[in-house]
Amino acid sequence: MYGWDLPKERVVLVGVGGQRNDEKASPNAYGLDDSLSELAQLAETAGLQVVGRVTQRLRAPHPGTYVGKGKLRELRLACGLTDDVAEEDEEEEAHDDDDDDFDEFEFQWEDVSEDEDEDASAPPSPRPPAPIPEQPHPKPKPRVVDTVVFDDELTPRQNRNLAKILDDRVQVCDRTMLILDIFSQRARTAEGQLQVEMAQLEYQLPRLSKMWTHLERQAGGGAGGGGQVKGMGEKQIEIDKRLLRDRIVMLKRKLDKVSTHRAAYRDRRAAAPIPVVSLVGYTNAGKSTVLNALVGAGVLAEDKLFATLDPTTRRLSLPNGKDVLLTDTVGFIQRLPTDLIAAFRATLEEIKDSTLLLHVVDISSPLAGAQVAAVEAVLEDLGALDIPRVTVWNKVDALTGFEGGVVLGGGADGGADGGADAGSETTAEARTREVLSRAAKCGAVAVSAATGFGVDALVDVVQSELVRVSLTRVEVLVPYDKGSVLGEIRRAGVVESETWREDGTRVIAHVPVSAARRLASLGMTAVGGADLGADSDGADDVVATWSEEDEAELERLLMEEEEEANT
Ligand SMILES: Nc1nc2c(ncn2[C@@H]2O[C@H](COP(=O)(O)OP(=O)(O)OP(=O)(O)O)[C@@H](O)[C@H]2O)c(=O)[nH]1
Ligand SMILES: [Mg+2]
Repeated sequence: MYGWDLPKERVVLVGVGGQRNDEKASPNAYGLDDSLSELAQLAETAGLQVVGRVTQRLRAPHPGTYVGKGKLRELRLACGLTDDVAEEDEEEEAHDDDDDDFDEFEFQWEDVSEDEDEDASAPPSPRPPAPIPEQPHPKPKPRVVDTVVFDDELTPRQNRNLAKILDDRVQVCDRTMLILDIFSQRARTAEGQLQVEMAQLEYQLPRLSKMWTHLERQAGGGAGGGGQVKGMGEKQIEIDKRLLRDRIVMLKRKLDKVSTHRAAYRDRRAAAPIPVVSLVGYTNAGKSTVLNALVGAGVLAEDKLFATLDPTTRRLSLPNGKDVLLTDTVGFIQRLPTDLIAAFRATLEEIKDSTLLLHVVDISSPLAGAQVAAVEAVLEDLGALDIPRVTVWNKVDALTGFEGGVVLGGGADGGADGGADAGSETTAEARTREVLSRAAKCGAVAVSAATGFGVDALVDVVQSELVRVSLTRVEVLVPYDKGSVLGEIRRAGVVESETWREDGTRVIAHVPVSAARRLASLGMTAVGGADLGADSDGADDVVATWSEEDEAELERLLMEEEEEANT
């Protein structure tokens, strides 16, 4: 363990956006303040200390410098750099109308609680104190700032300009770099580490080359003897780019190997037909906590973004005695860096092979709607939107007035109130009822993974969903005097064709295995189709039997994979 007592890097956050939270077009979108708060959470997760925020209302980030000119001055002040923005940057085009784009300057020091003597022992700032800023800008106190973090992925050009504007003394970082940094701190398996490094290199490559191009142009632009410097610059770009590319090729090769192995494992797993249920959702929604509540596993759950990076699989036994594999996955976030999705594609592919997805939503978050939309966007990107999905409203205990959730409906304790009617319900009961009915309307299951509320109901839903999605194709002959059976087939399944014959209706349909069994037990003649299992146990044999040998095989495979990953 290192670094826990080192001073934290101090950062200022910068965000732009068209709308503030209070005037958002839709409650299902991240406003400027929401997004910056999330960025602050990301910064804290990465181990940084947020000391200030700068926001600007702009329809879109300034193409050259992310924020406008006036705001840059403010930012330099905030960083304790002198007021004057050096000389006009050659790449900053004339944007005379810049300052008309925004109507509001805002800088805000974070309320950082720190003891006095920490301040006293802090090294003296190497930077000159900030001059008194001109009005109407606020007057920030000079303060040491190590890094400025921008709330979007900066283009190579913005990156370069901003580094210059901050005198190359205060570091420039952006949302993507921050997420990549968290991922690299958290990746545990060899595969995860390879994937993150790959994403980081892909991110650096265009920026590196552009940076050198910039130097090269500078050198070449000078009158006279620039030639030699230019030549060196060119050579350096080539070397650096080649090194990066070589490393990327090497990483790709390694990742391909891992993914071939994974595919082989998946194939073998598919051969043992045990359904895979994957937990997906926004980061910090409570996926790992739900997994723990379902299987009692000690999976790390933390109030941190991206606590889980490497997929964890556990076995869950359903009430009907069948098992499923439950997989916890990396959380999603709005504007997930594309390089990262690409690098993690192999891991995310697992989601695509699931029989069922449990989409865990932190329903206590005011941003639940926006987070659901963000998750659905990633699922669409992965081609996983058509996998059957159960929406799980988690953290219902954290809804105001919920008070831990009173379990309703059990008639057994109904008498305790002495025949209480709905009118004399407690607030908590009313709240529970309201949450449950809202969830039901949205086709969601309300749970609190923290208190265990609703977890049994969730298990039941998982079981019945698996039954529902495990349709089997049957061809049966329904005698005319058993018309109700026809109705039942239509209700429970999907009818492919119906033909009327002398002896009854010939139906080809896809029905749940349990319904197929019932048809067989009713003495309906099965014409081909799935094996309706004359075996006597009669249970809904949704999941093929999972034997001891299968178990041992899986364990062996998992271990093999882990060992491979560690070499
Ligand atoms: N109040 C409350 N808090 C919860 C509940 N479930 C999870 N949490 C908390 O929410 C935080 C995040 O939980 P995790 O299970 O780590 O969330 P996750 O979705 O796995 O997060 P990542 O792995 O970071 O994507 C933790 O501090 C949990 O204790 C719940 O039902 N109620
Ligand atoms: Mg997790």
